Amino acid sequence: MTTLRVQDVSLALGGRPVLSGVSLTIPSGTRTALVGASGSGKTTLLRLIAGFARPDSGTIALDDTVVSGPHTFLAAHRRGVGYVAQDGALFPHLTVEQNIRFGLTRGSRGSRGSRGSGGSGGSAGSVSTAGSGGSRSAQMAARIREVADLVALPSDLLGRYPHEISGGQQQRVSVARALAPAPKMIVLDEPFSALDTGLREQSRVAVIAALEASNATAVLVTHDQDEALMFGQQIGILAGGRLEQHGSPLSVFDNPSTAEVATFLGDAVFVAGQLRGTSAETAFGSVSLRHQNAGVEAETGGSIRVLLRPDQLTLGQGVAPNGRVTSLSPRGTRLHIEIEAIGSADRVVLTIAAADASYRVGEAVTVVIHGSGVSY
Ligand SMILES: Nc1ncnc2c1ncn2[C@@H]1O[C@H](COP(=O)(O)OP(=O)(O)OP(=O)(O)O)[C@@H](O)[C@H]1O
Repeated sequence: MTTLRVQDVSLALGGRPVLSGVSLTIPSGTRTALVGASGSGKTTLLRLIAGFARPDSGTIALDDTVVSGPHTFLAAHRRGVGYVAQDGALFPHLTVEQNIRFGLTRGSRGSRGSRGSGGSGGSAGSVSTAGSGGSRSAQMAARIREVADLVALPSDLLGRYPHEISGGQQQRVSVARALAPAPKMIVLDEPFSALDTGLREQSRVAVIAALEASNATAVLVTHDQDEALMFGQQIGILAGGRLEQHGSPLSVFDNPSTAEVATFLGDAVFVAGQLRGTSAETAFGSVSLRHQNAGVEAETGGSIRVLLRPDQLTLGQGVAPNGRVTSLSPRGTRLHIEIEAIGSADRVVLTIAAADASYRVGEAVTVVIHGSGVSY
């Protein structure tokens, strides 16, 4: 277990800033999900943490050891950070067992005493170097079975080659290989991106369980908002090389600091409004504001935008209409209904069960807002 501290890290590549002033602390033994648009710097940040690249400025520390700093740079193989690449990066000519064994022989030196902590400066991973070659080999075989179990990889797959197992199993082998030397920290770059929904869910659950069992501090990069919210005990959102926000999934989801962060973590509906103290008047009624973002503290009467989530909007009946249906678009079992406010150009899109829908374009309807919003 290790606490990661990234402090004011910046890096330019090809003359362009890729990361700017990123600071992030990841407590020991916890999982953080990093999300952000393509090109926002997620992979680059993982590479800096793993030691594959060096920041131009700032420091990265594992516990009290600075691994990247103005005068320090600890090479990747000496950091004890496991790395799971986006494509798994298994060796095609090695069996599953040999791939995992590679993690043990070339991986980081483990810090957990139960399996020994390796020889000083050696490359034997966390497997004890004491005793005969035979016992070392037996220890390795036991550790390989142990990590295969951790990621729910059946032992009969150990003798197969990567092309003889499924994509999800390959991803788990890649995670097992990274976990084998009991790294203090593990970084995973979209490890489930190639998988279809069912396999993805299974693999996520197996990998989370494996990380919990091994107590590793973990950072996962993902494009998938559900995955981020499920995996991360902390979530960080990168935008244009800056860490826009980080915190618990609930706090970031409920109080996103920018409209971009709001849309990254789920479907968002923005409604125009006028500020009235701690509420907003909108074309669809009054909404209380649970959070008002700094910089948009418009005076009472000032114009703001209010973030709502789609499930906060329903269509009411028997109340004065406040909108008119402008379009209907089927989405399988759901229906998206676009509604323009009466008396303003504000539009919202609601999602309802297609089976319940009897609406027509042009029809007057009443939009009801439930719960509170966030102002921008
Ligand atoms: N070696 C390099 N030289 C120049 N620019 C680079 C280099 N590596 C990355 N970049 C640029 O840095 C930016 C961040 O890249 P990075 O791969 O970290 O983004 P990302 O958020 O992981 O994107 P994606 O989600 O598409 O994987 C991109 O604009 C990329 O083109």
